[in-house]
Amino acid sequence: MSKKPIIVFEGIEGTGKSYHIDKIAKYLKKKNRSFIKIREPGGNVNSEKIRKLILNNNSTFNKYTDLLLYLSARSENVELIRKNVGKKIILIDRFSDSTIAYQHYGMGIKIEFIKTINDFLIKGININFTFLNTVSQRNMRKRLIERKNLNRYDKFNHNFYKNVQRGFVKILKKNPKRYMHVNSNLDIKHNEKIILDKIKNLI
Ligand SMILES: Nc1ncnc2c1ncn2[C@@H]1O[C@H](COP(=O)(O)OP(=O)(O)OP(=O)(O)O)[C@@H](O)[C@H]1O
Ligand SMILES: Cc1cn([C@H]2C[C@H](O)[C@@H](COP(=O)(O)O)O2)c(=O)[nH]c1=O
Repeated sequence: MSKKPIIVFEGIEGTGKSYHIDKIAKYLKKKNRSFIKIREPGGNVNSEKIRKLILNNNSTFNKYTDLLLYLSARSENVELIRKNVGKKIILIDRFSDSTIAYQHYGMGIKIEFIKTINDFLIKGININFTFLNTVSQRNMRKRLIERKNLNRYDKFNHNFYKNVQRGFVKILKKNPKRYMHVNSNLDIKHNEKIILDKIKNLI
């Protein structure tokens, strides 16, 4: 019987999460497999409103407000996820690991505080597999420069992204079987193939 896992794509800016998730979505469509695709923050009307607020270049929220807004955006997604668990494949562009990586490892908010609220919100939702995409600072900068618009979270300093990416790797190391480390400094087509091979295995 085919499986319908929840699959998350994580990583700092410009690691190719959106690129790879779109490729997988195209593959699933071609194969007539039912799936939903969500991005965080965002993914539905209310959550997209919150996304605009957080990432707007004129916003000046403090780190706790940001955390609570990211969690609010997630809160607006959990119902949709719960409704589809086991019925459709669920692809998510960023989820809880991003909150731990950015708000704890990047911004220094206590991990227990984040986990208390997050675990309450996502109770019963288990991520089956995560692709963690990493990138060198040089390639990340090169890819960001090519973008027409940069948002508020695309503009942190070198150290911030270094800490966030290290944080992601620490999270992976706690549970390595549930993750695949994708080195996005390597050829994009090579990575596309290894991700697709793993997806075929997961579904
Ligand atoms: N080896 C590579 N792996 C991934 N992306 C690459 C690679 N080489 C070039 N790119 C380009 O880098 C860009 C990555 O952008 P993409 O939006 O997919 O990243 P992202 O991780 O979703 O970023 P963000 O979190 O900032 O939204 C794409 O335009 C992609 O074509
Ligand atoms: C879910 C989540 C996201 N973030 C950050 C990560 C990125 O900088 C932006 C989202 O932009 P993208 O273009 O969709 O990658 O938000 C965060 O700090 N905390 C979170 O929980």
